[in-house]
Amino acid sequence: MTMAGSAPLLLIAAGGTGGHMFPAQALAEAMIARGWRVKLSTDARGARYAGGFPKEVPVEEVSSATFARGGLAAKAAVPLRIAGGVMSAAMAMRRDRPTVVVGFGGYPSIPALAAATLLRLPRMIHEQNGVLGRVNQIFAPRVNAVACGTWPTTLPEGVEGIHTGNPVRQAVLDRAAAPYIPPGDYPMSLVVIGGSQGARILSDVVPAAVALLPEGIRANLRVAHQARAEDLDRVIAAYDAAGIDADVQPFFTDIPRRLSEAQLVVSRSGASSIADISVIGRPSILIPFAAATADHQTANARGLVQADAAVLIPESALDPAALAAQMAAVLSNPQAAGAMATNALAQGRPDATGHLVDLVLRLAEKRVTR
Ligand SMILES: CC(=O)N[C@H]1[C@@H](OP(=O)(O)OP(=O)(O)OC[C@H]2O[C@@H](n3ccc(=O)[nH]c3=O)[C@H](O)[C@@H]2O)O[C@H](CO)[C@@H](O)[C@@H]1O
Repeated sequence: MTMAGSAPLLLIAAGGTGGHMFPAQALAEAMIARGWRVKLSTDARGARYAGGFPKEVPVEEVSSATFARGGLAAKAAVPLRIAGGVMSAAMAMRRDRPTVVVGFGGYPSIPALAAATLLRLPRMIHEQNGVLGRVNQIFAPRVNAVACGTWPTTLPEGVEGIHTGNPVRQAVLDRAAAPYIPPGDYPMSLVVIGGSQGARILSDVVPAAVALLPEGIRANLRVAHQARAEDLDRVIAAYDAAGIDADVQPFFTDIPRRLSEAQLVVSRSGASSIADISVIGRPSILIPFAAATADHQTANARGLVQADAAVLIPESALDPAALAAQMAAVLSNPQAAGAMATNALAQGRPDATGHLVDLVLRLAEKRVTR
């Protein structure tokens, strides 16, 4: 037997968007560093997102499909495509038996998780959002552990979750628990983030809300606002008209630094944004994307809101006056803002990757028996 052959094998089942792939990559890197072999099981579409994985990770392409896309003929072929994927995943597992299988959601993760279930291999899933995605929903009762990126996560009856957190970038970790400077009579920073695509509704409402703030706050305020490229001009014009010093860009590459320097954050509640805000520990006003599947952004915000670290404004209640009132409440009360920052930090899981590694090792040693 070769050295490589004797090393334990982690099979990662993931696919689709960066949201599923990023935590999978973080775990792959950590397990390779521990001397494990890692393989990625995904479909042709998922394979296109595999570029960020360490080069030592081979991709096992299996066929999979979703009912959520395509015409009638494509939908009719879904069961057959998945069955084919399960067969080839099971055959690959017989050739090289994984020590542990971890699914990160997305339909390309179905074949490997189904095959691991049939072969009774130690297996777990990781869910990034506060509501299980469709595939994780199916497998949650059939795996040995359910790792949750967001806390609390709504789980099926009888299923217990383990709060591992969502892995965050090194630049975020470098700012973890950076001291918070509460609002006061000096330059203050408001950071506005709309997620990886930006958010039109924030472009419409935030500049108008800032314009309504009491003069004492407004005069000290600097704004960094991430807006969609097509909205840049009018957002800049709106801040200009209100006499506000604003830096408006389609994407800030230095958001960890900006978050650490912020007195207040106004944000969508995508899973990674919530993880970043928690790990760095800042007060926030969260406006969940109302059209997100199963309203998962509201679920993502729940932990911070329940911990008194954030205020939630649903899109249906969002207008400049409502937002201005909430911003003023935080920015005029250093003590409350400081408590929110501390409470946010308590929700953070800076060592999310370490928690995931630990779960994999426990599964490998069969210390998780569910
Ligand atoms: C619209 C939508 O359906 N979004 C989903 C998408 O999130 P989406 O990718 O939009 O948002 P996330 O919050 O998960 O990630 C955004 C990341 O980009 C960073 N950032 C943002 C702005 C910026 O200027 N610079 C920057 O670096 C944030 O700090 C964060 O780390 O996948 C997530 C994970 O499944 C879901 O929770 C979200 O609901």
